[in-house]
Amino acid sequence: MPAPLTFAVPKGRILDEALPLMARAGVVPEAGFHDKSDRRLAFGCTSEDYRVIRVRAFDVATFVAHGAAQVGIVGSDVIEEFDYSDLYAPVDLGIGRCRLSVAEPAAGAASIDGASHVRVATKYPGLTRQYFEARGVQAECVKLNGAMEIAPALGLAGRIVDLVESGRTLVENGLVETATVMEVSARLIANRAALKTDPRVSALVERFRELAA
Ligand SMILES: Nc1ncnc2c1ncn2[C@@H]1O[C@H](COP(=O)(O)OP(=O)(O)OP(=O)(O)O)[C@@H](O)[C@H]1O
Ligand SMILES: O=P(O)(O)OC[C@H]1O[C@H](OP(=O)(O)OP(=O)(O)O)[C@H](O)[C@@H]1O
Repeated sequence: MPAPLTFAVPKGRILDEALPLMARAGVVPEAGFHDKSDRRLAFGCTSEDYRVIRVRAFDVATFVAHGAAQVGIVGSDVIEEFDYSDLYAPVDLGIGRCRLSVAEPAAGAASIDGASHVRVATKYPGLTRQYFEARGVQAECVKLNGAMEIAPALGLAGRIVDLVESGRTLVENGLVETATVMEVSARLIANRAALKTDPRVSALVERFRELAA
């Protein structure tokens, strides 16, 4: 019996939408997975072919890119930010839909921004620099891991690049969306080497492809 395939999922909001899809593909974590008091990070599945690990969204991509997990589910924002060559993202699952946007204070951008230079608070420095560079603007990024929306009011940065779904978080923090960097949805990802060598990985990719069609 080969070792189980390791399937990495983010621990937050994508999970609720991902679990029914995973179940239809035959990946069903054991009961303890749903128990918030259970401190384990790896869980067996009803099929011995799989085990599921629950990690931070950015770490899902890292585990799969390095082959420590063979398969995973993660937002296209994370995939694009890392741009790992060993990561294959063949299936758009149509869940976790939102957009990555530039936003600034409704009252006008802070004076720390110049004509060809902006200071941006973001969890996505790679995508942010790329976006502004393509428009001839140099972006100095201040890396934050959450709550970006508070940064302009406190003078940390003139604008932010963050995820927007309903737009409520922006409005409630006095910000307006000024541009879309990319549309985002969750993808099934696989490690390229594992896809070539383990038929269970390609079979799983095909199953998800059929489910998403
Ligand atoms: N408001 C939103 N609406 C829809 N999808 C979102 C929203 N915010 C984030 N996402 C998607 O969900 C992903 C984050 O997934 P999730 O919240 O499950 O992970 P997490 O591990 O809890 O994240 P973190 O590491 O930020 O705590 C983002 O990368 C993005 O693709
Ligand atoms: O447009 P909205 O519908 O208001 O959604 C956008 C918010 O959702 C995400 O945060 P999340 O709730 O995941 O918390 P986080 O700051 O911990 O990432 C994102 O970072 C925004 O803050």
